[in-house]
Amino acid sequence: MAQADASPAGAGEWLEKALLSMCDDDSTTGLQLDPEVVTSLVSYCQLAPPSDAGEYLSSIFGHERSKDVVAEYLQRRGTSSSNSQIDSYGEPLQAYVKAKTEEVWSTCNKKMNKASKKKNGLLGGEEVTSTTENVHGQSADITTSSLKANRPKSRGKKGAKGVSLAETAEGTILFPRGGPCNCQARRHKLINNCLSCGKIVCEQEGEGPCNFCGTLVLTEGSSYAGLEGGVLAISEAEAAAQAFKDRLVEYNKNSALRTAVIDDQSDYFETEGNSWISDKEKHLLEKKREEVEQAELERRKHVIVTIDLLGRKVVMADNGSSKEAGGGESILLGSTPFKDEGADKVARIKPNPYIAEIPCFVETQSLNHGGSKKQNREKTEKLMKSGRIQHNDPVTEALTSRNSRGAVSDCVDNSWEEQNLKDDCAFAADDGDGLECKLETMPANLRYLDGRKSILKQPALTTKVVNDNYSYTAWNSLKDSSSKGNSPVVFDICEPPVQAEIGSRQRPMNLASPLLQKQVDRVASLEGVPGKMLHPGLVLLKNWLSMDEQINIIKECQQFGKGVGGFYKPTYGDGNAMHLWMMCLGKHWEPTMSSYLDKRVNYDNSTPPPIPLAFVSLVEKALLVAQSVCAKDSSIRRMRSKIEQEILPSMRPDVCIVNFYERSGKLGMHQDKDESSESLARGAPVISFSIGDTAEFYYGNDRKAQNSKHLFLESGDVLIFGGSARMIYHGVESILPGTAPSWLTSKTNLRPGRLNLTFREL
Ligand SMILES: O=C(O)CCC(=O)C(=O)O
Ligand SMILES: [Fe+2]
Repeated sequence: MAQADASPAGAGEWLEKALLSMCDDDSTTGLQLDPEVVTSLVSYCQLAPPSDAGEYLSSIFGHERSKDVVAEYLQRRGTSSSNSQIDSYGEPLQAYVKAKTEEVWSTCNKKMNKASKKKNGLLGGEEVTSTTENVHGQSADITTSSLKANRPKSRGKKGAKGVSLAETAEGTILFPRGGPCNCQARRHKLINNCLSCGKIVCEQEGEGPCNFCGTLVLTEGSSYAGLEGGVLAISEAEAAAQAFKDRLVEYNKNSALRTAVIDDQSDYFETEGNSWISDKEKHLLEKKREEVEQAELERRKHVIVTIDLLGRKVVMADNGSSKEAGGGESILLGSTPFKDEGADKVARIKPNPYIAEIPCFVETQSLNHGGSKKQNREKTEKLMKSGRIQHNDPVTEALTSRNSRGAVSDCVDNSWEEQNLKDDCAFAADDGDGLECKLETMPANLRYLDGRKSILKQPALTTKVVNDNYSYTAWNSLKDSSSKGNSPVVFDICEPPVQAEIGSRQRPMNLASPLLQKQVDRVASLEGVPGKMLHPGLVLLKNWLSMDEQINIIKECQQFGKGVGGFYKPTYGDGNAMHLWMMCLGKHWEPTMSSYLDKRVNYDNSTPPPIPLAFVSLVEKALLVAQSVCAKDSSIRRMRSKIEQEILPSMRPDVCIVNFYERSGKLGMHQDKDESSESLARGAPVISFSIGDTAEFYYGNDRKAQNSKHLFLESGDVLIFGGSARMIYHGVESILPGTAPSWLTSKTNLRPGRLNLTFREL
């Protein structure tokens, strides 16, 4: 047994024949296996370990029926069913000889025919190499020779290809198609999924009915069973849809091509990565680029920017374009550029729109620049062009225009100032051509200011005479050439309030505020009392100034304030500005030196206007009342023996300092001690008038705020401190906005704020 061909290949052949012969006999096996299937089974068995092959065969054909075949087969494989387990591991990989499908078919068919015809002969006296019992117990002896005779011719053919197991595992080998395969298209290529049961059909199984459910499984675009060519007639709509789909699919396929970006950068503009230029060219281009960059850098470094705060203008000029020529780019801040005016005008500075009276010309040096007439004129013209000269009124415009001599005299009011102007201007005597000559005829708007020349637009000098006792008009007609000081900024205390201020003025007072409540209480306590001595020598006359007096004082101060020696913002010696507007009448109080002078040397060298007589008489009256209050005051009855003069001496004012506190105005704790030592020693009182918004006034024996007493000075109040109270420390902590009487503001247009006049004897 098994001597004939015990090689593994021989075992396969034997097995195939044995199985075919088993299948031949339908009645015994009950199996009608296709020869191709048998071939596949054999192939599998040959590839599998002997034990697996044995089990496989037993499970297909039944143990009883196949045990002989299995035993024989295993023996031929060089193992027995008992040790097949061990052998299965020790067995080396077997070479497999692939059978040609067609040949297998034909050979099997022939063999089957032959087998059926010569069945008995097979079992005859030829050399029997193996005996198997079929499933039904019938023995089927298969001789080696008969097997050899039935062996397909191809097997012996030269050139039969040896296939390794590895190749088999990769699925590169296809067994005859149609047989079942469960590789799930992992070993063989995918045909498709069965649309009915979902089985994954591989190439091994091929197109056709699904091996599981019988539904037709086809590849895409299959021509299986003559389906190609469209057996089914499709409607026009379907054809159109199909065409549309194809078009879309095609469109999608080539969209990348259609949207391709042609990048010129690398071809034309890039130097480094440009593949079209040589290294030498690259080097040259790089050098050129650096040069251009360097030049641009240099150009940017030389930008001239002129920031003109007064004119609210920033002028930028590139290197090379001169400022005087106005060649730069100009940015006007908050004002409209003179777009359609001449080049000269474009270069000019727009006047500050926020100041009441706009200076037309401000020059920090004498216009006589120390050179020839021509040089001076050229320099002046440069100033004009660069905007140092403001052109916002016809007078100055005429002055600064070369041929406007006549126009000047036409539009200027020949006031007292004309003559003085001629006297004072260093260049006024120059009757040459150009500016100098014109300035000669320019009367009203030119001032000589402490070494500076200034042309100012003057407020109208027509003062409405409110009361003959008041003296601005008199002062106006009396002023002489010695008092030609002037302020470049004019502050009008009676300017119409801006809308926001009107609103706040009408705002009702917040009586819940503790400060105001205190004020209300205090006013109530003083009701009906004309005056009260708060301290020996310190008297408050409540609401003492009449309405007319307050109105007239305001109007008078307004006129003085706008005129020569009018309101200005003083600065202390340390450079800090005071939080108020100030002007002095009679004498100038100089804040840096803390002394009284004849001229406002710290500002515009102006001579202070005199104290109006009406003011003086009001001061005298108030003092008398205050003295009587002191005498009557019960708290000092014990001092009755002293004459009133000792409590509150008389005084005749030499100076009136007029302060205007805007909303944020205040004045620190101080003593009024710049008056003469005699005056101070005598206790000559300071008399203070309050008009407009209420002030929170504080006073005490020292500077310390915590020791000070507070007092609310309302419009019309007069405070007198003299005698032993002359040197009290005092100050204004705050202004209570919107507290001025409405009748006062409506009659005078007084700005929000407080007007205060302090009269002193020097
Ligand atoms: O404004 C006031 O009430 C005080 C003014 C004052 O103290 C001063 O001018 O010296
Ligand atoms: Fe004071």
